[in-house]
Amino acid sequence: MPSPTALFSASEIRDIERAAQTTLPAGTLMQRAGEAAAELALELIQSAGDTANVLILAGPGNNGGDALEAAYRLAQGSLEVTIVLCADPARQPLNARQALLRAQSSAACFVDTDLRDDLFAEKWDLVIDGLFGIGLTRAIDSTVRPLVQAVNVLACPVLSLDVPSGLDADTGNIVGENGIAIRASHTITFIGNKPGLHTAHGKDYAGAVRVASLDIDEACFIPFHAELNDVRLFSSHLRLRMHNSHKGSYGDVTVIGGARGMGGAAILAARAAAKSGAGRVYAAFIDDAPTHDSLQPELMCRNAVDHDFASGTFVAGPGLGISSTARNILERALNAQVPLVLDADALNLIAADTKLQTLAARHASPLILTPHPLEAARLLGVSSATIQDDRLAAARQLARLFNATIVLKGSGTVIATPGDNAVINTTGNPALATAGTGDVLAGMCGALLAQGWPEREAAVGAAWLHGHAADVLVEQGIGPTGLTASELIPAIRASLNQLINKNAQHGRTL
Ligand SMILES: NC(=O)C1=CN([C@@H]2O[C@H](COP(=O)(O)OP(=O)(O)OC[C@H]3O[C@@H](n4cnc5c(N)ncnc54)[C@H](O)[C@@H]3O)[C@@H](O)[C@H]2O)[C@@H](O)CC1
Ligand SMILES: Nc1ncnc2c1ncn2[C@@H]1O[C@H](COP(=O)(O)OP(=O)(O)O)[C@@H](O)[C@H]1O
Ligand SMILES: [K+]
Repeated sequence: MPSPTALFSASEIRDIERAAQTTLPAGTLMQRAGEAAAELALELIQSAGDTANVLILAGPGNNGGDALEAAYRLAQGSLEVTIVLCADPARQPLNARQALLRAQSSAACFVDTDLRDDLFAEKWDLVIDGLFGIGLTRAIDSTVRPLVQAVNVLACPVLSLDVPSGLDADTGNIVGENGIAIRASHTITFIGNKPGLHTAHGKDYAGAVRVASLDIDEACFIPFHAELNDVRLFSSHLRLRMHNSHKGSYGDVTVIGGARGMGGAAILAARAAAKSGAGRVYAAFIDDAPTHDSLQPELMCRNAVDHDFASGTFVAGPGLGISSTARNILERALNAQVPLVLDADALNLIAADTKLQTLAARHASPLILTPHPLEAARLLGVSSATIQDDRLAAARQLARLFNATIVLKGSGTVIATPGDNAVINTTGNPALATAGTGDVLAGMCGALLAQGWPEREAAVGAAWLHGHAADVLVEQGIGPTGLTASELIPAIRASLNQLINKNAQHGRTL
């Protein structure tokens, strides 16, 4: 069993499968997949009682085989199991054909796909989606499309096998132009977890994901190149403060931004840095600096041109604007060999200026870039749709290009560092889809760097805490609608302290 947070591409899953199959009787993995799926199905229909009505959709390939194996098992008891077979048995892969024979020998009832209207007039307690798995190569076509559309408006739970049919397991996008996919409430994914279930459209289509490793021998698992975010990835930096410490022990953060009309962005980033534990925080404004922040008077507000760039950690970009003053200040920050977080307009300025690109790529101190998809698109000279087509690939490409840690934001934020596994964040929700939350994230990255966290851990830890704080607030009814970036900041502080305390060993820092 690999790490529970490991993510595998479809081609890696096929390699593992091939290795496992050499030592197992034919059909074993499919039977195990069917068994695991049936087990979860029974959990999902528990409240419906022994006579629940289960509709099972089985496609033409091995995913359909998994569904037929699950059907065979579920039909052993008193459940009403109905199967829609969207396959020509003569063309099924051998194991799936065997599974079909078993399902045909059971009490399950097969219905014709043409009976669609009658079919969906019934009250189902659960739909199992075994139409397509990782073998889908083109958009779901017109024969199966109406079935998918009908399932997507049902109120009952929908359990997808391996991946929601129509979703790309690698990228979390819908397969093919004008494609369609099943919107599952639950997905049981086989052998290993898959990136596409957790980023782009993944979370909306896969629902709650469970991994069934099918008891595959550990030796068959190849090293993984991507993983889900987890506190373990940064827990060694969640340290209690030494009693004998002072503000200088926790670093200085300077936020560079806040051009006229966008002062709030710099303030949000600076407040987030202060509440994420930075010892001292400066807000360096491109245009006129306010004398102070009356809600957070401990921030030191000043004009960026007067600031000393020689030491400390810098967060450049929130509300920076793209004026020539902004550009020149950014160049100073890039030239200073200081830990640096680049966000928002700092990224836009760099995208438009080859000299700044070279400086960023040569920056010898820790460097974190926090683009949203459009900023990432500008940096790579492509469209934001191209970035979203493969978020992992885009983040990795940027990491290589800038030799930096990239935080590609959005649903399932991707963090990529050169030479290390890409990480997909697991926390957060659409409450964060509101102005200013990105400024908060940039400020947090700066604060963690200033406290000595390495760049990858700072990025991964900031993304996790940022999302977790939003999850806690939504649980309390503060969002998702109407959560503001300002409200996120104290919740981040609470999450950080909670994690540090949880991680402490008997009140000691180890
Ligand atoms: N091979 C194995 O040993 C195992 C495979 N497993 C399952 O097998 C799945 C992969 O199986 P397959 O490689 O057979 O692939 P799928 O079952 O995902 O789909 C492939 C089938 O769909 C057809 N197809 C592809 N795109 C189509 C489209 N747009 N419209 C109509 N038909 C289309 C292909 O011609 C092929 O018949 C996994 O996702 C998993 O569920 C599991 O049973 C574990 C073991
Ligand atoms: N649907 C979502 N699910 C999870 N996180 C989200 C979602 N939408 C936005 N976010 C997060 O909110 C933040 C928004 O940042 P950004 O787009 O830069 O906004 P701004 O520049 O207004 O601060 C990012 O951390 C992003 O990952
Ligand atoms: K499926």
